[in-house]
Amino acid sequence: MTMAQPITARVIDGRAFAADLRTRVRDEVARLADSTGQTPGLAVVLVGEDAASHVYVRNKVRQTREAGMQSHEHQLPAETSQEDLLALIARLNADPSVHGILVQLPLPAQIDTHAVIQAIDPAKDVDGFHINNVGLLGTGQKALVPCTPLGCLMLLRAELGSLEGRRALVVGASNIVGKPMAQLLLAEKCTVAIAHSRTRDLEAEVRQAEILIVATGVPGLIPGHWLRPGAVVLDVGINRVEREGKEVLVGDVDFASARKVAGAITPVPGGVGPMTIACLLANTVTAFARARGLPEPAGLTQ
Ligand SMILES: NC(=O)C1=CN([C@@H]2O[C@H](COP(=O)(O)OP(=O)(O)OC[C@H]3O[C@@H](n4cnc5c(N)ncnc54)[C@H](OP(=O)(O)O)[C@@H]3O)[C@@H](O)[C@H]2O)C=CC1
Ligand SMILES: Nc1nc(=O)c2c([nH]1)NC[C@@H]1CN(c3ccc(C(=O)N[C@@H](CCC(=O)O)C(=O)O)cc3)C=[N+]21
Ligand SMILES: [Mg+2]
Repeated sequence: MTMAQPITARVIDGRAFAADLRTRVRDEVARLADSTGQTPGLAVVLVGEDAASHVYVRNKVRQTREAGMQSHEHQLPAETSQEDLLALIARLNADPSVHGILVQLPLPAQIDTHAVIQAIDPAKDVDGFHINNVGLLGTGQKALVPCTPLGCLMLLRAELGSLEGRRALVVGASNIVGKPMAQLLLAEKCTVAIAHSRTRDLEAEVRQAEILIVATGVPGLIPGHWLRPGAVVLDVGINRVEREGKEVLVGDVDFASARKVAGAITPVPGGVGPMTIACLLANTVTAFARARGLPEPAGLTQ
């Protein structure tokens, strides 16, 4: 008797990829320190008490130091005024030992997020959120590229080689993940669609995708039976949910069912998340090299 064998997806090891990228960043930092006598510096600004943000920021600080770079940490109280935050950004913009600035989002309600992002020197905008960088990416010019989409692109290239001509679907249209992800895939010559909360038939869109990137914040939104068999699935979602009385982290894709249909898939945790932080370090090195007019370190950006 013959039975249809379910495909079992390759599980993409984002932690291992990120560790490899951080090694290349560390080597680059050492080389730059030899040639310039200076090391890249990253300033991370955190406003308020959000517990998850504190965890990410701690990880960023530790990994920045492990890569041989300077970490400048600024923790401000939740009631910080916009004026005070803008004054700090002005100081960081003017500080020659700071090459990258990250303001952790979301910001408290009294602060105008767009105004804060636009106040960052675009050359130090290692998140790639400033409209100058958004515009450069959208017009095919050299930009600082948002870390999560950049990490996803690196994983896709490692998995697939050329992305040319492939049908890609990005689920989620945020400024920090979905939209820049779609721009990067377009630049790779994918055929790109973007789905969002008003997409009429998400299942039908998902079924077409050879490359599927999901960033919605809706736990388990995509079940395995929606997928095109063999698809490469990158799950950006980070959701804290309760399972059997314990708090666990899950993605936006139902991993257990999806791994039986996909060709390759990232887990949560251990998939896209670690690549985001590694790409932040890579962007800081890129910003440092550009600020000094040095040749671009290879393999650290788009
Ligand atoms: N791994 C990592 O490194 C990172 C992970 N994240 C995680 O990724 C997720 C998304 O983050 P972010 O992009 O900031 O989220 P946002 O909340 O800014 O955007 C969510 C997007 O998903 C869409 N969406 C919401 N519900 C649905 C639905 N039912 N069907 C289809 N689309 C839907 C929204 O549509 P609409 O536009 O219509 O509102 C919106 O475009 C979160 O879980 C976040 O924690 C974020 C950054 C980095
Ligand atoms: N200005 C700004 N830039 C950001 O890039 C930014 C931000 N604000 N605000 C919040 C989101 C979210 N984000 C994550 C980064 C790493 C992990 C990560 O490393 N996750 C681990 C798990 C971590 C855990 O256990 O909580 C993993 O997926 O394996 C997750 C999420 C960056 N963001
Ligand atoms: Mg980012």
